[in-house]
Amino acid sequence: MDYAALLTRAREAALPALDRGRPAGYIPALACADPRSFGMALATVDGEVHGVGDWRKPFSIQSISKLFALALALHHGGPSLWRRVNREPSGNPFNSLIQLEAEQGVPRNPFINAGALVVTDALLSLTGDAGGSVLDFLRAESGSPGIAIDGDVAASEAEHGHRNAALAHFMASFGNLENPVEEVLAHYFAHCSISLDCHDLALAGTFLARHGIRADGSRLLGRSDAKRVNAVLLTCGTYDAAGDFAYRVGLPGKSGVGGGILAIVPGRGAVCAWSPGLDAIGNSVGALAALEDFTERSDWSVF
Ligand SMILES: NC(=O)CC[C@H](N)C(=O)O
Repeated sequence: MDYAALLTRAREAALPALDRGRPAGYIPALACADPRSFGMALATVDGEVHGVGDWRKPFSIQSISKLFALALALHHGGPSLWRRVNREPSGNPFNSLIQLEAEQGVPRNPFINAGALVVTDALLSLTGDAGGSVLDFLRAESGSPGIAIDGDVAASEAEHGHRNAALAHFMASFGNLENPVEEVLAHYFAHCSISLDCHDLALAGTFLARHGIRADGSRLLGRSDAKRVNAVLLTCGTYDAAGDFAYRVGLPGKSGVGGGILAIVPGRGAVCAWSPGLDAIGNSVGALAALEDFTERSDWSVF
């Protein structure tokens, strides 16, 4: 398959959309990103990588980190995690408080903020360092030891993190956090603030395409758990736009307000597209357009 041509076409499809998006404003350190930036990379299960545009420019992965945190928490702690977080689409914004009260402090799924805070708390209990565990995993899978947490973004998130603090305190009041709220928040902000480029993020996603097998051949997740994580990504990975994402792209995927989207094609590989301009729901307009074009023109699909 001519991956270079497919990626070039996908970029062309995305370019007219870039002006329609706006960088995340509620985290000031992200607001100054250039909405004209666009990058895209695909990594095959064998570790072959192709890219286009700004595919080697690092960006803030934000909520894409939630998929790695979930996989690591399941690896270390097993299925008991599912007693503390559900796996239904939320149909609500990623930082909504309303549903949590109605559902007694048990978040709808691990990919909205409340769910990711619970996962971070579990990972912190299991490993002693949730942010560091995600960082180490990303370094190992991408083969890039220089990957780092962007301290300015983490500080900006913490300074403007009232809503995440509210979610965490609320869950603590229901007994659904094991560690002090401030610690859970610090680890959550740390893994959200990791900077990575499309090349490294696509490579890091390939363990899910290999049904749970890491780059070094060891197993992170059993085949069933890899299937389940992919399924939750498909139904919940793009918040209250998961239905539209499934319709347009048709792949398990996770978006972040840094403008990245990582999509998984089981058995084939992972694709990462990035452009900082977001739609009203918080998904990248350019990345979405590029992924839609890519899956329309290639056989990288689960359907
Ligand atoms: N959707 C996102 O990428 C949100 C992540 C961001 N760190 C937040 O907590 O709001």
